[in-house]
Amino acid sequence: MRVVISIGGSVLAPDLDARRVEGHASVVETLARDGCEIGAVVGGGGVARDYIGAARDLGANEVQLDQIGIDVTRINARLLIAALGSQVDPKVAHDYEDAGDAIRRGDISVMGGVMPGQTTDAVAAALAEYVDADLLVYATSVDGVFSADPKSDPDATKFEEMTAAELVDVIGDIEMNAGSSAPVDLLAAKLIERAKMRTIVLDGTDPDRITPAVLRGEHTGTDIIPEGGDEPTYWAP
Ligand SMILES: Nc1ncnc2c1ncn2[C@@H]1O[C@H](COP(=O)(O)OP(=O)(O)O)[C@@H](O)[C@H]1O
Ligand SMILES: O=c1ccn([C@@H]2O[C@H](COP(=O)(O)OP(=O)(O)O)[C@@H](O)[C@H]2O)c(=O)[nH]1
Repeated sequence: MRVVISIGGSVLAPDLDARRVEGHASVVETLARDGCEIGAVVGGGGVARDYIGAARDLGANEVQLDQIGIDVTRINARLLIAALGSQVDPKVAHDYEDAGDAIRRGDISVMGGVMPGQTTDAVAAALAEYVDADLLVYATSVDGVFSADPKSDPDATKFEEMTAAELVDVIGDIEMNAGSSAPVDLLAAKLIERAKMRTIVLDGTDPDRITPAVLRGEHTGTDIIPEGGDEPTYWAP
């Protein structure tokens, strides 16, 4: 089974904590040992937002801020690589071909951002499509996609299941400034829709929630069901 796991900066690196990074690396290694081929894409987290905030105060434009964000995601990718064992490609992949080559060789590949105007959510969706992944998992700071931002709307309700077209509708109004927050960004949602990619959005604060979701489809987040896609298949016996 080929899986792309997007580890949001909010769960991997809200601040710098080696133990937290180790926890995520351990989950990725366990899945790889179980026979999964893995591409991991990591976000920028609190450090990226701090840098973006400071540079915005200094007058940087949004593309320059995105470039700062990308640099930080790649530093976080290096952290995850440092925590992974010998099965990882030691280079941060800067494009989908390099990541795809590493995955086909049997290595775990780790990416950060690639270009301004998007977030690592879109990188993960494009990588999943490029390597023809069976599953795309977003480990983020909220347990799924809600009808509105659950942090600001107490009446927001969670979708246990939704189509990619519904996902596009729900997140379409969220701002796309450098450093903005969304469970999945709009470009990612459109890529998921066109690739008919089976996708799970879940709370990855505790990385151990990722393993049962990947192996058995067990989670409490949101399943994004491809219209016209394949029936889910699970790896675990
Ligand atoms: N419709 C929504 N459903 C779920 N979360 C939402 C929604 N709209 C906004 N959010 C916000 O998106 C945030 C997740 O984005 P973020 O913290 O940037 O995660 P990541 O680091 O994984 O990219 C949540 O904290 C939540 O407040
Ligand atoms: O391909 C990319 C990936 C990231 N970013 C920038 O880097 C920031 C941090 O990345 P991301 O939002 O994925 O991190 P997270 O929300 O997971 O902390 C984003 O807000 C963008 O400004 C970008 O411009 N292009």
